[in-house]
Amino acid sequence: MSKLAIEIQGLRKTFGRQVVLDGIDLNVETGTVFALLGPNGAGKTTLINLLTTLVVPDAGIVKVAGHDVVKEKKEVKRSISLTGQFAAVDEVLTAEENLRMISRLSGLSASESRSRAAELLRRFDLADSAKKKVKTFSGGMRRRLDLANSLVADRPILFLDEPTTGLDTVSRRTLWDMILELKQQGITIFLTTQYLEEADQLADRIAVISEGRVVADGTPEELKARVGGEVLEVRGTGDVVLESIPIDGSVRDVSRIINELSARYPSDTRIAIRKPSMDDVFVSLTAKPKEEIA
Ligand SMILES: Nc1ncnc2c1ncn2[C@@H]1O[C@H](COP(=O)(O)OP(=O)(O)OP(=O)(O)O)[C@@H](O)[C@H]1O
Repeated sequence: MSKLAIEIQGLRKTFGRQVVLDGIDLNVETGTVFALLGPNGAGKTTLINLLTTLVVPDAGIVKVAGHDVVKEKKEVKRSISLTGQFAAVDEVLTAEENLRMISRLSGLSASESRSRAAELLRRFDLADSAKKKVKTFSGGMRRRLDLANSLVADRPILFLDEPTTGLDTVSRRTLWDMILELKQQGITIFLTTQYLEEADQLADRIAVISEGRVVADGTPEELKARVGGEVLEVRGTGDVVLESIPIDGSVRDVSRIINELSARYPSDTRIAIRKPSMDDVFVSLTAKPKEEIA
């Protein structure tokens, strides 16, 4: 595959009078993890639907694995797999039956399907639950099975629409490890997420979309650098942040600020110095309250 797994130029999509994507330009390099962030309704799922040929663009050039999503739909479909927002597994079947069914549907023989299912169950830590019906599974197990299902066919590009929404912290971290393992195998991963930490932990590059446009595109570090340097926080009871003061990181600057603070706060007041977080990036770029996206 060429250096770019995904190329998007001047992409526009409207639904009726609503302009959802208003001139999107993005590139995703082969073998990397790319995270798309944006507030609710920003058009993240629409962009995934366009890239996976489920929706047709109004204007612009969109290429996936070097193929045009409009003119070479079949070739695009052969290069991708998609895990949507809602687990697409059959509840009344066991984990193994689900995987074998998908394997058969994707053209593998009965014995190939059996060994593919066994391999995927092992890889996604589901071997002990292989014979259990999916309706008895936890949310994390379902997501892992869903991810396994989308890997039945060996495809170089994987789309994940909010892969960990609703999962607890442990299941989320397990899934992150699995996503990073897929990247190590050379798979390009394009994911959308509402969790800023997820993008920060997983992605080589992040794009933030807001009101139909890309408002930032870069590595997590580049995006954090855009919102400024370190801040000194003054913390009160219950770790509540009382003040956030930008600093330049020098002894001179920090000691001046601490002198000022010691005149205003009791001497046991806690302070902390922290780097900007993805939360700071998101809030500064989209100007929407954080509660809306978390
Ligand atoms: N098929 C459709 N017909 C009409 N409007 C649509 C259609 N699909 C999406 N929209 C509208 O496009 C906008 C973007 O929706 P989309 O689902 O892409 O956003 P999102 O960023 O994925 O949001 P969320 O984070 O809530 O999943 C929304 O206002 C939605 O109502």
